[in-house]
Amino acid sequence: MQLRKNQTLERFHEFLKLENEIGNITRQEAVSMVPPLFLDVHSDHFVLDMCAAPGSKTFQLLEIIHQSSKAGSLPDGMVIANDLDVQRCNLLIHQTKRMCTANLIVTNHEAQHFPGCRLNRNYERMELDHNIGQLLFDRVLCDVPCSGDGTLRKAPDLWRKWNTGMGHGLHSLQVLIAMRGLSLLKIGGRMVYSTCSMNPIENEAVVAEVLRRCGGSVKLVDVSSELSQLIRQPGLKRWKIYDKGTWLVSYKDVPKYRRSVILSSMFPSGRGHHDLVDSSCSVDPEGITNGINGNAGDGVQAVENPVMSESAAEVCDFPLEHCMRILPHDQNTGAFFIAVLQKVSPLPAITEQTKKKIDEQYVEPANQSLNDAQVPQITSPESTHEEVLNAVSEENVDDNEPITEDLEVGPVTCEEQNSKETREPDNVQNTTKRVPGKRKLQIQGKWRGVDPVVFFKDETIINSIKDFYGIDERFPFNGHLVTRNSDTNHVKRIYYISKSVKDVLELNFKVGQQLKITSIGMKMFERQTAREGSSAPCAFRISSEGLPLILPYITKQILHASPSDFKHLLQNKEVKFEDFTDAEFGEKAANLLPGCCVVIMCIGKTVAAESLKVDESTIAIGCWKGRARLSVMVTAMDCQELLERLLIRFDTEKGSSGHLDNSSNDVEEVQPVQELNRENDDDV
Ligand SMILES: C[S@@+](CC[C@H](N)C(=O)[O-])C[C@H]1O[C@@H](n2cnc3c(N)ncnc32)[C@H](O)[C@@H]1O
Repeated sequence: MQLRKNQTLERFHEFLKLENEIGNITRQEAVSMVPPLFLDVHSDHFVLDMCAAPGSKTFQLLEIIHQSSKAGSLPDGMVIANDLDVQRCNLLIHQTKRMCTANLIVTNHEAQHFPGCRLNRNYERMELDHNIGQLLFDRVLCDVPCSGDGTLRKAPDLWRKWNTGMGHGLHSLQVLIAMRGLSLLKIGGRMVYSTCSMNPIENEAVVAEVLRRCGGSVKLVDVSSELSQLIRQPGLKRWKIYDKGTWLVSYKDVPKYRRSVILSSMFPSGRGHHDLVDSSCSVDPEGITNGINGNAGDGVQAVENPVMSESAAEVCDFPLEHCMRILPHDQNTGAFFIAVLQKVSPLPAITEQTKKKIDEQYVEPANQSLNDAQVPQITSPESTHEEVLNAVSEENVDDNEPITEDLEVGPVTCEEQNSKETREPDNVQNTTKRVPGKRKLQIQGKWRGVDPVVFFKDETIINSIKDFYGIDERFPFNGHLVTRNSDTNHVKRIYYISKSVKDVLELNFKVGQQLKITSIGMKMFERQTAREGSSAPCAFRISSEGLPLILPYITKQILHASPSDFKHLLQNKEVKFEDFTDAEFGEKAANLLPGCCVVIMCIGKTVAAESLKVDESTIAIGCWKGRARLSVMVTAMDCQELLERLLIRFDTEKGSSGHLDNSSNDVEEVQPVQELNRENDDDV
């Protein structure tokens, strides 16, 4: 409360909010940024973020992929950000939109059934010279749903809500998601498993079970030398399970009636009742095993685990000390668990016995309220073998599911979709279903209620855009444009995708559209719908998102403004040609074709226009050239932020800088033509 009353802090808060909305600053709990750092992502990597929403880690991954890209070029890598929850996917799309990336696909699947997108072998032999035959990833981030006790400091509600059942209910799902991630990982690839919980059942037990199932094909990486300044504790090697008022040391202690909930894989040895009867399961009565009471051997000080202070307990044979526990008091953060896994060889074939065991072990997660965790209702079990995993994922889809005629269909726009994960019969491809008396239902391949993704190939429109903006031939258009509307005559928005995303999309078409795509690439062109737009030679304007990428290739409809005229434009949003300080600039603006144009701000006071080179530091905005004036086509918020930055940078007109026009908080991209169409506008 006190903080809010402090005016300086209040202003700082406003600044943070604005910069966050614009995309210059991302606010994130520091510890939550750690897992992507251990992924060792390179700009050419294909990365899968399995449980990605609301997208803070996806944003980080994209930043890493893009960090060394030059203006006008895209990295070779890409990110697929997946989440089960469609609303949270939308949040992720909003967050990542600020990245202006063509290298992102957002999907909406149960991570444990993420599609394999694998071409059949014959196809593979024919086509594989230049194309990818299966969707495999160099890096997988497995930031699974968890009980969230690591966030207790910032979510005090959890003190009341958290109970041991939450972790018990999530363990199997976490194992399944991790296994699916490993099956989609390339050999040699790295996967990071993380939770914001300190519960060993959701952490070390999951890692141990995954290592057990993978039988040597996956190793737990010792990353103690990476990010050496990060204080972390080693993973636990032994723990007990608390259930119904009792501490359970071993699976044999679990009463029969609880065995569908408390699984053998939750215990350090991972051994079931039968295995334990005559086994020599390692027990560490003194608690002297590496990493429990002393130094873990890698310079990291181990702390005593409170639930382990009593006598005998099972000890896990895997090197779980390589897992990392980040504790709140170590460096004043939230708590996080991180394990880094590397796939060293193909996952082992599953035996019938193992599959049966896994089937028996799978329990539906309890219906509890979890932090960040949307517990899904999964009915089909998963197994360890990659092909079985693929088969399960693909089988999980009921291709014969009838279309429900009375399905309530909302207005399906290019960015909206129905949250129901349902599929159409296989023969339905990119069509628009007419439901009698209802609005049209978009269909993405097999996925009903999801906008289709269609390659945009309308040569007339593409050529009109190329001609109008004089887009250099070197800019790759072919196969890089997509729309979200199966009716290509009424396309409103055209999205741009990178080569890597294009490859994945082509593969997805070949495998029968297994991916349920919520968002793809970035908006590059948008149809100008207002009256004046229809009379412009080109119906499509360049979107703010797409401008930085295409800017180096634009040769027409481009103006270079002095800093003072640029500022004038931002401040007034629309300026008559004769009102620019630089008369030559006004004249050039007047001579442009009507429609969208780009205004680049020149550095320095003089306009050495044509010789200017576009690079990462170039500041440019989209404008609309009307009959008598230029109008800015940037959101009010972006205008304000850009103006503030410029005022600081050039320190022009001292004294006036503090008073920017904040009257409009409109966050949508401005449709200047609509403004121009207002009644008292002499321009129209
Ligand atoms: C811990 S949060 C992820 C946070 C995210 N990685 C970030 O950094 O912003 C877990 C996410 O998993 C999603 N989720 C829950 N069950 C899932 C499942 N079976 N498959 C995919 N996502 C799931 C939830 O909707 C939630 O967004």
